[in-house]
Amino acid sequence: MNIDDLSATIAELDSAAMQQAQQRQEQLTKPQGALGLLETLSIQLAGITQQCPPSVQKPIIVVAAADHGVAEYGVSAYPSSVTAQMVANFLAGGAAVSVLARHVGAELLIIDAGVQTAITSEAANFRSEWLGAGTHNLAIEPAMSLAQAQSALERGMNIAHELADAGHDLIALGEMGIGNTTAAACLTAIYCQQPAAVVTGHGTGVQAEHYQRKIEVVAQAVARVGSNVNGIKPLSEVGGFEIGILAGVIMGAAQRRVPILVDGFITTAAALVAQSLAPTALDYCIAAHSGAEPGHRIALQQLGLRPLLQLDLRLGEGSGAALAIPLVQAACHILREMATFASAQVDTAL
Ligand SMILES: Cc1cc2ncn([C@H]3O[C@H](COP(=O)(O)O)[C@@H](O)[C@H]3O)c2cc1C
Ligand SMILES: O=C(O)c1cccnc1
Repeated sequence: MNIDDLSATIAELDSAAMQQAQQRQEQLTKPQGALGLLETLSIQLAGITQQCPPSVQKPIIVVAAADHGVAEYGVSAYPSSVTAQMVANFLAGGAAVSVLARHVGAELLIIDAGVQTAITSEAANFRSEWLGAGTHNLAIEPAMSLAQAQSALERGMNIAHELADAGHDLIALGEMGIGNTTAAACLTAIYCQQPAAVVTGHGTGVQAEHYQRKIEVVAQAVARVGSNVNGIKPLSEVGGFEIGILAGVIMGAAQRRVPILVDGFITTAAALVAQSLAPTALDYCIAAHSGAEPGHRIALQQLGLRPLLQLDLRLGEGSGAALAIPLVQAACHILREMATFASAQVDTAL
């Protein structure tokens, strides 16, 4: 993977298919523009898939899990051991995203990107892409080597290509990793040029002096790295293994013209990484929701993505992305199945 050439491997959206979708929206039996964001979404999906009407029939939620050395500084309300325990919960079908994946009829793929003690599982929906026993503490040293950052991106891209080969026509992103809102806050501070206090939220619920400490840790990490940093450096300095893999999934999916549903604060930080390496990849992204973390909103603005839902979620796992899958499918159904003014013999505007 030559990161300088990545953009060249991602095509622009198909403007002819988008124009066709736009024209069809104008003929459907509703006031012009009345289906709001669903109309915009249907046009984007046509451009992504080069199909009018587009369709989404085999969605998959990809949850990447990894640990974070910075958790040793007490930046999370929970211990790192929860990461592996939640992976077991995902595989057993008892986590929020497990329930929501079933609810919306999506497959769920769980990836060990670098949980402290590597996970072994024979489950068909488990995949090991283990990059290390969690990252180093990003407050004081690079979270990972440049080689690990590169490998994370490549693994993510390969995963996306395999999913596209298997016929998946929508990839929703999710993550699990105690401490990863700290990594996401650092990435957001760097890419959005915002102070630590503005992009740092409460994550799993850190309060009072622990929250102040978290802000200081983000400030310390950003000061350590400096503001003049680009390429894969931000990922290696303050990222996470799951974030790197998810950024790779975004770029790989864009290469294959597969739409991507971005979830919460952490997957949005992964989208910031992808944007900096391959700006055109963002054309293939859909923001599922805007959640409670202040940095999430800021990152979405930087990405130019308008979220579909606002539910005050602050869970991650892909929970918000899962909930948005039926909306993406609804946008496709509308374009495909609604009657036109002509076919239904409905009078057009005065
Ligand atoms: C039981 C449990 C389930 C979760 N599912 C997602 N997260 C979320 O919380 C973590 C990030 O927050 P922080 O940076 O404060 O650690 C991530 O694992 C994220 O996916 C969870 C957290 C917990 C405790
Ligand atoms: O916004 C998120 O996705 C989020 C917020 C808090 C904890 N974990 C994830």
